[in-house]
Amino acid sequence: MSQLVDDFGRKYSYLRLSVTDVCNFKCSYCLPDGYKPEGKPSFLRLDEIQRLLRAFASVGTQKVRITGGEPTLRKDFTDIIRAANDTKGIKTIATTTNGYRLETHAKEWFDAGLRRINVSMDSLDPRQFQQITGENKFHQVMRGIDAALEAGFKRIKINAVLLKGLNDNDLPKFLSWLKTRPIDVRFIELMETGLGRDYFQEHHLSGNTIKAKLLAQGWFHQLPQATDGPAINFCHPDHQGRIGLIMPYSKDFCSTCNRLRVSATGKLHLCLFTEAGVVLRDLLQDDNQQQELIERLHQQLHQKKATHDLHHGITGITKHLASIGG
Ligand SMILES: Nc1nc2c(ncn2[C@@H]2O[C@H](COP(=O)(O)OP(=O)(O)OP(=O)(O)O)[C@@H](O)[C@H]2O)c(=O)[nH]1
Ligand SMILES: C[S@@+](CC[C@H](N)C(=O)[O-])C[C@H]1O[C@@H](n2cnc3c(N)ncnc32)[C@H](O)[C@@H]1O
Ligand code: SF4
Ligand code: SF4
Repeated sequence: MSQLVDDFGRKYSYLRLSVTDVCNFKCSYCLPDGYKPEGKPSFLRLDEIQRLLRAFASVGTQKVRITGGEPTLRKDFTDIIRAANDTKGIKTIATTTNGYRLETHAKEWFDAGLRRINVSMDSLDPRQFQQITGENKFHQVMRGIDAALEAGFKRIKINAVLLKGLNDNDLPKFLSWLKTRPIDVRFIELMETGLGRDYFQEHHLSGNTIKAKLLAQGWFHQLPQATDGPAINFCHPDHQGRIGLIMPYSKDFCSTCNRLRVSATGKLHLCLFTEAGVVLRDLLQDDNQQQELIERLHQQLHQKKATHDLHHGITGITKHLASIGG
C-alpha cells in the first residue's frame, strides 16, 4: 500500500492519536478551569483504535504517540499500548503524559511495549509547578520519572512550556538536573489557542532567548537525525542530558512536518491548527472498511496546507491543545 504523501512532497510516518479529552490537571496555558465535558463524551473504543492503527500502518505509519487530554486516565491505556504493539508495521510506541500515574504504572506500560515517554514538567520548583498546573503533584511526577528510568525507558523527554514571568528563569535548575540524567528537556514556545489570546500575549517568549544562553555556556547545536521531532537539540560535553527547543513560530518550522493527528472522537486533523476535522469513525466499524478508510486518508492529504497560520493569530478549531493532544 502506498505511503501517505501531501502535495508538498512531505511523507507522513507519525500518528499522534488522542484517546481522551479528559484531564485531571488545570495547566494555566491549556485548561485553566479544568476539563469541562461538552455533552456526553464518546471516545474511540479499543476495537476502533485497532482498525485505525492497522489502516495507518498500512500506509507507512511507523510511530504512534498516544496522547490526550491525559491519556493515562483511560482504564484501558495498557490495552491500547498492546494494540499498537501488535499492529504490524508500527515500530515505536510513545506517549505524552502529565506523569501522575508513572510511578505506579511505568513498568506495566514498558512491558506492554511502550518505549518513549514525554512528561510535562513546567517547573522544577514545587510551588511554581502547582501554580502552573493547578496540582500539588510535583514530587509524585518526579518519582514517576525515576520509576520510568528504572523500568527500562532509556531516555525520557521532559516538556516545559516556556512562560514569560513564570518559568523563564528556570534554565540553570534544569541544566543542573540533567547533568547526570539521560533526560532531554524541551522548552516549547507557548502557542496561541482559541481560548488563550490574552494569556498568549502576556506569557509568550521566543525560544531564541534560551538558545542565546545555551550557546554562551558552551552548549552546541546537534545535527538533526531523521527520526527527530520538531525540536532543535543542544548538547554539552559535561551533561548527560540534552536541551531541545520547539519553536513553532520560527521560519520553516512546518517544512519537515511528518505527523498527522486523530482526535479522541476519531477525526483526522491534518494540522495541529486545522480548520476542521475529518470524520473517520464511520469507517472504523468493521474490518471490511479498511480499503475505504485508506482511500479517505489519501484523498484528505491533498487538503494539507504548507504551514499553520499562527503568525496571523489564526488558531483554527483548536480551542486548547488538550482537545487534540498537542
Ligand atoms: N506546532 C506544532 N507543535 C508541535 C508539533 N508536534 C509537537 N508539537 C509541540 O511540541 C509539544 C511536545 O510534543 P510531544 O507530544 O512531546 O511530541 P514530539 O515533540 O513530537 O516528540 P517526539 O516524538 O519525541 O519528537 C506538543 O505538545 C506541541 O506543543 C507540530 O507538529 N506542530
Ligand atoms: C496537550 S498535552 C497532552 C498530554 C498530557 N496531558 C501532557 O500534558 O503531557 C501535550 C503537550 O502540549 C503542551 N501544550 C499544551 N498547551 C500548549 C500551548 N498552548 N502551547 C504550547 N504547548 C502546549 C503541554 O505542555 C504538553 O507537553
Ligand atoms: S497540558 Fe496536559 S496535563 Fe496540562 S491541562 Fe493540558 S492536557 Fe492536562
Ligand atoms: S503546525 Fe501543522 S503543518 Fe506545522 S508542523 Fe505542526 S502539524 Fe505540521
